[in-house]
Amino acid sequence: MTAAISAPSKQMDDSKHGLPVTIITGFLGSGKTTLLNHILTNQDGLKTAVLVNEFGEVGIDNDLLITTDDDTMVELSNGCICCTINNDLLEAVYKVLERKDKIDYLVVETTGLADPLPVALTFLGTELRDLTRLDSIVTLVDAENYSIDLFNSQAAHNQIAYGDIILLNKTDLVDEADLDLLEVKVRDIKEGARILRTTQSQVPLPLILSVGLFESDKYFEPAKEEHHDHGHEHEHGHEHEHEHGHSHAEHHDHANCDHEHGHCEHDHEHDHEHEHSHLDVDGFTSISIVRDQPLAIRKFQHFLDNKLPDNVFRAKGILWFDESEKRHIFHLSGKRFSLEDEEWNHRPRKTQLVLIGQNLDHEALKAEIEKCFCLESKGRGRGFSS
Ligand SMILES: Nc1nc2c(ncn2[C@@H]2O[C@H](COP(=O)(O)OP(=O)(O)OP(=O)(O)O)[C@@H](O)[C@H]2O)c(=O)[nH]1
Repeated sequence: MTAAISAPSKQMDDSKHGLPVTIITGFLGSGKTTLLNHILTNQDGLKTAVLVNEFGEVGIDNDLLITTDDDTMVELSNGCICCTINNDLLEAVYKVLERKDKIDYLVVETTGLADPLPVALTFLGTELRDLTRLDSIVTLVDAENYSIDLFNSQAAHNQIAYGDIILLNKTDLVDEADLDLLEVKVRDIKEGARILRTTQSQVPLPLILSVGLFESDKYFEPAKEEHHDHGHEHEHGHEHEHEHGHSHAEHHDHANCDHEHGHCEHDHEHDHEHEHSHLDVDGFTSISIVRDQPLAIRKFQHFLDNKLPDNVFRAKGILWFDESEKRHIFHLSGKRFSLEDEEWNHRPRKTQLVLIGQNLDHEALKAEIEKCFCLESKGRGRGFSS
């Protein structure tokens, strides 16, 4: 996954210089994909490429994105979020830059558990520095579920600390007084933040794109920068001191990373079969399930009502129910879940489910989900094709 990337500078077209980039970050379920869809549906006249960096091995987010324009490029990169420079992301950005048809804007969605800094450094600490222009980091905050203490997550803290624009999203679920309190907490982490309140991540795009807010000098010292040479990313010594004096060195303390080869051993874990993901970030792990088999709707309902432990903080899925002709989009965020339906169209039917939480009992949860599957009853609900 992290093979060395050849510097494609020779074949790089000059017109691709300075591709503007916005990074969308925010904790699990805060509304990043919703914002991405809002951008893709409303950014008229611009060809926008989208990169999605997901936690959990089953990439569901790219299936949940609305691409109105067939040419919109959606790439999934699963780079190890503990690495300083995300090589998968780097590779994906090069692919965007090398495209023949000109891309006007790049939006990168980080995983909900990622510290946005390595993503920013992928643009600022490599050759991409000359080829892209980091415009802004937009941070989504789930106004209903937000609690730094609850998450005990450095990433959640840094998402706010590095956010140029912070969207307090899901304002429909909380009252004004709570929003005011939340705003105070956010300002505690990020003094002078540009804070906007949103529902369904609906924000006027000129407020978040091409705003030129990112102050790279603040996080990245040009004097110490050398062009990124694979395998040496941890030697750059980026001394970004932000308001909270959190030293970048903390991000580098990763026993599992093989720094010499610019390669992280976490990668090997990703190669394992789909249902085993034990990649641990701030105590969060994920369980991913993919099956060419439907769920029995009542069994799944029973699972949600009775067997889903509180420590599952986030779940999302594209669900195939034996009893239904529809493709069901499932979201759980905090204690709230939603199930929407749409057409399968020509997509193959399958069930994809990702659960993310702290201290999950993987075996027990998988066993419970297993019980929800049933054999496809061919005739039911589909009509008979004589
Ligand atoms: N009530 C309400 N629900 C929202 C709002 N914004 C997003 N949601 C819902 O919250 C759930 C999570 O939204 P996503 O956009 O998938 O969140 P995300 O940040 O991409 O989630 P991860 O991929 O887990 O990091 C979905 O069911 C959304 O429909 C909002 O303003 N109000």
